[in-house]
Amino acid sequence: MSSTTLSEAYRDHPLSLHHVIPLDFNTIPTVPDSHLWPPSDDDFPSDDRLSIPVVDLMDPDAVKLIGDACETWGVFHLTGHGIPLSLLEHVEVEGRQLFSLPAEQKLKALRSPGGATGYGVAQISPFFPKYMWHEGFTIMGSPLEQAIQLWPDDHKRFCDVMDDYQKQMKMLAEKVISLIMRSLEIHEEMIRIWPEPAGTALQLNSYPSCPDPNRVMGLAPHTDSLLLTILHQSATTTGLQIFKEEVGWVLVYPIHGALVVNVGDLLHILSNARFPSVLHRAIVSQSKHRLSVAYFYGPPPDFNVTPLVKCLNSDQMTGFLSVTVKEYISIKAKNLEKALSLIRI
Ligand SMILES: C=C1C[C@]23C[C@@]1(O)CC[C@H]2[C@@]12CCC[C@@](C)(C(=O)O1)[C@H]2[C@@H]3C(=O)O
Ligand SMILES: O=C(O)CCC(=O)C(=O)O
Ligand SMILES: [Fe+2]
Repeated sequence: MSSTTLSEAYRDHPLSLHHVIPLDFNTIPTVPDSHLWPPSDDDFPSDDRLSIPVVDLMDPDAVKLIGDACETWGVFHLTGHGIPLSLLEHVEVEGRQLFSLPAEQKLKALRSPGGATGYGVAQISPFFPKYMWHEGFTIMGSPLEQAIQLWPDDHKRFCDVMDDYQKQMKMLAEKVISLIMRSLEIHEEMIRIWPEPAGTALQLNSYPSCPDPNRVMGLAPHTDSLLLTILHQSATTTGLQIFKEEVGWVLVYPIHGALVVNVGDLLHILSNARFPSVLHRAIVSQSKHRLSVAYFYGPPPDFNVTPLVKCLNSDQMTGFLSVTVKEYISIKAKNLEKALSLIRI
């Protein structure tokens, strides 16, 4: 049986070119109207003392702590994860080097309108009336093809760092998912419920400093589509905010060396909404260029996602239609935040 790759699953939803090319942020002195966002109703400041849970992967209670964090917040800081600090630093250095290239150089690795990988604006851009103060670079598997365009003679270090990072993130994502499954009392032998190859992607996000940061949006509010996202955010600037019901937008202050793990839509479905996918966004700074690196992990595109029996209510009611990963990506590409409600029963 031929299997679909994640980049093929995204290929069916081409974007028009003006929804791919970012602004040349280096040459723009003021914010153009195309990037000026109207104030939004939910922008009131939330309690600054509130913060997402911090879980140490080595904690003997990690299973319960992670389960509780996924249930109440849908996001947590992960420490004790074993990813070398030097690797986190290297991935950030390589990312900064990429985004500091001149615009015409970056455009050589532009994502094609029907493609999933390369340089460009966020894939969710067409759903919003204004552009974001953001440029991204998406990698699925080897970044070699694009890296050669960017640095014809000098791409090895970039590729090696991105390959190493993706390998380590995959192992970490699988470890965290196995703990999440255990928190649902799913036995060890049942934990690997999908085959290889997993559907994974690495997204480098760049948020240039902005002369008018309160009137732009770094990354518009969204939930991530796959099972789980592991985010490294640069320690020098805040930017990530998560939306908590009855509280509002909560800033996620970077903790040196910690990673941010958040629940995505497929885990929302698999857990029958016990672990809700978390709405989040990124704001930008007036003086600092912020970088984040997001690793997305999910089952293979042909895998059928359906609520786990362990997560059904006492009346055995399932809350969601069963969909393949590929079908869900397609529903999300057409409906964005309405996607989950469209498959709710
Ligand atoms: C696997 C993926 C998740 C993602 C779309 C992508 O193909 C690669 C980029 C990811 C990203 C990063 C920025 C926010 C986001 C919503 C987007 O537009 O592109 C996510 C996508 C997602 O989780 O749906
Ligand atoms: O930059 C951030 O903090 C958020 C990035 C993000 O949400 C994403 O890549 O999906
Ligand atoms: Fe996200």
